[in-house]
Amino acid sequence: MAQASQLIRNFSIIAHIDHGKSTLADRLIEYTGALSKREMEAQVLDSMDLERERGITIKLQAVRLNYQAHDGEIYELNLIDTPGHVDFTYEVSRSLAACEGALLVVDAVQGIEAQTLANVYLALDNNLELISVINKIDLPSAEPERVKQEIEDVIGLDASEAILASAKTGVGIEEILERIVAMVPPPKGDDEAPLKALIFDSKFDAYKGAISYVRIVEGRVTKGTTMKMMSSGKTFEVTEVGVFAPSMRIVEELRAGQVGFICASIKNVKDTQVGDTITDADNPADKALPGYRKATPMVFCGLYPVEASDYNRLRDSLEKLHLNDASLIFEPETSIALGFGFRCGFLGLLHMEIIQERLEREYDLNLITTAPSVIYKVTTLKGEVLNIDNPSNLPTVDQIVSIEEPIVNATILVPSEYVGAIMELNQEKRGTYSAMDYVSKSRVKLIYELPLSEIVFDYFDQLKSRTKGYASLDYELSGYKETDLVKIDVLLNGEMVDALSFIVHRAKSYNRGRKLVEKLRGIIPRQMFEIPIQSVIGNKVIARETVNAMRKDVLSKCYGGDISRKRKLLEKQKAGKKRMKQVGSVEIPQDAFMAVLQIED
Ligand SMILES: Nc1nc2c(ncn2[C@@H]2O[C@H](COP(=O)(O)OP(=O)(O)OP(=O)(O)O)[C@@H](O)[C@H]2O)c(=O)[nH]1
Repeated sequence: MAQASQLIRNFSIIAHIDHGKSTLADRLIEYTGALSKREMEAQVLDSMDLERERGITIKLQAVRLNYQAHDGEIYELNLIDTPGHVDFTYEVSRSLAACEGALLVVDAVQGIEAQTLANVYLALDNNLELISVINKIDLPSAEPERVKQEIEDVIGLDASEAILASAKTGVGIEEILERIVAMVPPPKGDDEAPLKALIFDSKFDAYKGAISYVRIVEGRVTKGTTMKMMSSGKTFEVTEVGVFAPSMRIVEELRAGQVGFICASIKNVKDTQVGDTITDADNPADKALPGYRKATPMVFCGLYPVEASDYNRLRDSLEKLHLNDASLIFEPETSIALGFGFRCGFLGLLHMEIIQERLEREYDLNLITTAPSVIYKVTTLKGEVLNIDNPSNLPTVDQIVSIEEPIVNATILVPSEYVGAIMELNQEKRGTYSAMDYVSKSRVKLIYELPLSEIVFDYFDQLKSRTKGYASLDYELSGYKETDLVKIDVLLNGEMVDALSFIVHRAKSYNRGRKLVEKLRGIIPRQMFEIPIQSVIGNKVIARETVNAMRKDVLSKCYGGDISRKRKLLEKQKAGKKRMKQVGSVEIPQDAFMAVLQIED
């Protein structure tokens, strides 16, 4: 048996958002000379513009570092980046599965957060060797001893050997590299066994097609190999294999233990799904690697062009984004109020915001977005089970036997003085208490079951504002549960606006219906006539408000007839109107479609 090289180490970095993962990765790249300082663009691993701007990692990537250790050997260290957000937990689990070890990076001021904890569990599930790194020790408020204690108490890792580092000043970088070489086990796979390559990411390239980012677990792959996707059975001929050094470099062969990429003129990233196993069609492995599942969107919303003539452009843009992101799904949808658009499915709220922003920014589209919804499972009198991702498609009450909603298992980490506030919030959000643990003297871990729809609603904002930003949250889908839900519709000037309909628990329906019309009254601009706003359940009106008639005369501010000023004001008014949609006789601004998210219980 030809063992994978003893000089390879595959590792990843686990860290909460802002604890310094990208900065640390930069330092490691710089230290090992994979890039000279001059070549190095700030934060190589976060390559997308939007990522850099938001300061978060969305798409994972990999980089190979060559490091000459103190023992004199030159090691091949493959750093596999992971996205740092709860929406992408499955992707994180697959990139961790491609490694033998991980750096657990914890901010010396902030301590452990919920997301870190969730990813540590994923790493432990994958039997990874964990190396604790306490980062930002250069900060005057750093408390490394407290954080060490937290690592021991919360995670149960021996933190006495934790490396004290500063990704900013470079302290501890060499120690980290040495520790990786010493502690992370070399890969185990057999070079001569049938090929098994784990896809941990994929990317679309206009020239090369869909590129699979892989960890070779067993066997070898070269140009000319007929590769087979084990989930679908589809085969492709390999045109190139290579490594990330950190830019893509073609090599002869990738073999067991290595990390790199495979190109095979694949037209669609759908055929290179994260978690799938690539094998050799001529000498196939008998079993795929464990853990594959299809990415399932959890949050849906409608996207409509403000100008109907932009419809085709919106479709083309969604198709382009989909090329690189198989987890974004969309299908045409019509709304009586908004016309032709698309129902889009996302992994979570952040994923949704990113796509919206890219459509508007990179594709220059002006969009109306409807409030996000989850998927409800509705059993009808006819015995059908419908998956409803758009509230306006909910059958009428007399057709419904039951409605089930998605439930998540949520972990919240918070300083102990906020426990009361969190319990109160979770109560309001229909949460069911499961467990509570002290993770250190002053911090508590709470576990709750919560309806996903409540999280989509305004949970994050509430959590942050009620704990002054100190709480962190992680959740995963745990199942579906039958609930007493109703649909609220909104009538404007007597006409139903389907895009404003939403589904809510019956006990909250009156309150939310009333608050929504109050909110809409403030958002819908006054017009020449009076506009009644009503919220209804079935035929029953539960609340009503009126937008009084009045024409807002913007020119009244123009004293003295200064024409340039007048033009400016008119232009300003025109620009302000852009994000409005004429629905029947009423103009509705974008804000109105999100108003339901802004009401408090
Ligand atoms: N003082 C100090 N600041 C640091 C250190 N490491 C990172 N930072 C700063 O902390 C902030 C967050 O660092 P990032 O590296 O972007 O954090 P990240 O964990 O990669 O964040 P995501 O990409 O969202 O996962 C940046 O402003 C860094 O400059 C450190 O050792 N000391």
